Amino acid sequence: MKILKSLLAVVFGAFTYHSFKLYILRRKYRHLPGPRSSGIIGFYFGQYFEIIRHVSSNKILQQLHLDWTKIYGPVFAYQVLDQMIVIINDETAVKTALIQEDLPKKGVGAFPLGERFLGLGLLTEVDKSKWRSRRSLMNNGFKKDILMQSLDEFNSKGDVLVQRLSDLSKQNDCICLFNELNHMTLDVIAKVAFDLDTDSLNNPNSKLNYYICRGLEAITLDLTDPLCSFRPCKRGQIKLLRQSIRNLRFFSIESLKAKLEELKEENFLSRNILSLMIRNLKSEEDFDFDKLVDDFITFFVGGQETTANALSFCFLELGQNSDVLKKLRDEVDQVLGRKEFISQEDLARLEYTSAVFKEAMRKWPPVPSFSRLSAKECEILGHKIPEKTWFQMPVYVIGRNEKYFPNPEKFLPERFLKDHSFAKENKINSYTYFPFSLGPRNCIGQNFAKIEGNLILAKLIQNFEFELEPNQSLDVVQYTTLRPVDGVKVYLRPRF
Ligand code: HEM
Repeated sequence: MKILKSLLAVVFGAFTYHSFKLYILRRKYRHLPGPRSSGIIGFYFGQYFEIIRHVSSNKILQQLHLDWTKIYGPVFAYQVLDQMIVIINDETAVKTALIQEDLPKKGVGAFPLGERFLGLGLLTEVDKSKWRSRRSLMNNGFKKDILMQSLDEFNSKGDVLVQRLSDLSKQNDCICLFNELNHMTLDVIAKVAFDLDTDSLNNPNSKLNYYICRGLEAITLDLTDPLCSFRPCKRGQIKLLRQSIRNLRFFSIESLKAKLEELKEENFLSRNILSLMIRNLKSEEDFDFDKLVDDFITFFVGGQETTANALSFCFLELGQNSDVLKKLRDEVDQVLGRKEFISQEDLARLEYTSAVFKEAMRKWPPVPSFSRLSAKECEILGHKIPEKTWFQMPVYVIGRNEKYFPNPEKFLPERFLKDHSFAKENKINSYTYFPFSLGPRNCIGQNFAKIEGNLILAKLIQNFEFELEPNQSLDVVQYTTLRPVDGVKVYLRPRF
């Protein structure tokens, strides 16, 4: 009885403390506009259930942010359990957060569901000095001129994709383009970064691809449903996700060990990114195998889905905008004709192609938002923002802001053609278009993604006529990255 009484006292004490903390937190942010949560459930959970309802009905969280922006304005706050999140839909605030202040970030995806996934890799390292030395080690390998040396690898993976799609099109079935692109981007990053031949394009049930997808699912679950471990209906899913992450780590360790042995034999002279990284290590102590495994996984995760999604969105929009498709095809035919190898000079001339790729990422940014922590109190558009606030940098929301992108629902690559009258009249501000983020922690792989995206888009348009399957959903879903819900189903017809 005595034990029970003490236990109750502890639980009551903890509950009171938690309630008091929540009360203080809510008070700190109550001057900011935003959706209000009332009653006892609202007090403890904030907008948690509204978000769960929203995402369970196959809608993306970003759409809710966009709807809230229209009601509450460019700066607003909302509560999820014991955290307040502030959305800033404003260019000056973006510039300050990402460039001038270079605010610290959250290690989202480092240990989802308690498993080491991206760990202390480049994307999730939060310690600035450790991050800086690692980034400087890798920057070289991602420079445009270095990546251009791998143009034959980008081309040859593109040719494998064209051949596979050509074979599939003979069966007259509709093809899920996202799946094919996702396998292709995996093969490209494996080859260019690590000199690995994964050939997942011709082995669509590849385990590696499956594990990476489950890892991303684990991050999404962690983010959107922080209480998932307490929900019995989620137990099976969580077990599967955790096992997949462990399998991915095992696969990565084995692959890396084998690759390092090979590279050692040739004195790290290959020009792939892994070899370059090892050559740049200053001393033996810099070599941390666990972190290398984290980076190995990080590059697959950072470089695969994002680029595959961006390309899928291009086709989703091209299938609905025949005028844009015609202009794109005219350019590709004029620049490339029927030649197979796309050179650096060709890429430079594919201006409309590049504008299509950019516009797809404006309307459908693969990374629709990311967070930053404000270390000290600041003022944004006249609102006082308390210290230790988590900001969401709203790539999706700001890309659909009428003030910055007139007629935002329209797919209009001309926005990005610098000599076009529309682009001249509606100049795009670099702080309102940032699919690769901005500032020191911007995407290290952006040159990689642009080369791959433009080259593959041009190759597919050069080789195929296509039509969208008419009964599919054109909606999008968020699995950490944003992707088309039905994967862009198409009927393809080879042109030659
Ligand atoms: C269309 C394709 C891509 C998009 C939209 C994209 C977007 C982004 C964004 C928004 C960030 C910043 C995230 C944050 O601050 O939390 C980022 C970081 C990063 N990306 Fe990408 N990315 C793409 C392709 C790639 C590729 C191809 C690679 C690798 C080859 C890559 C590797 C990384 C890494 C390692 C980071 C962390 C950089 C750092 O913190 O120093 N990404 N990416």
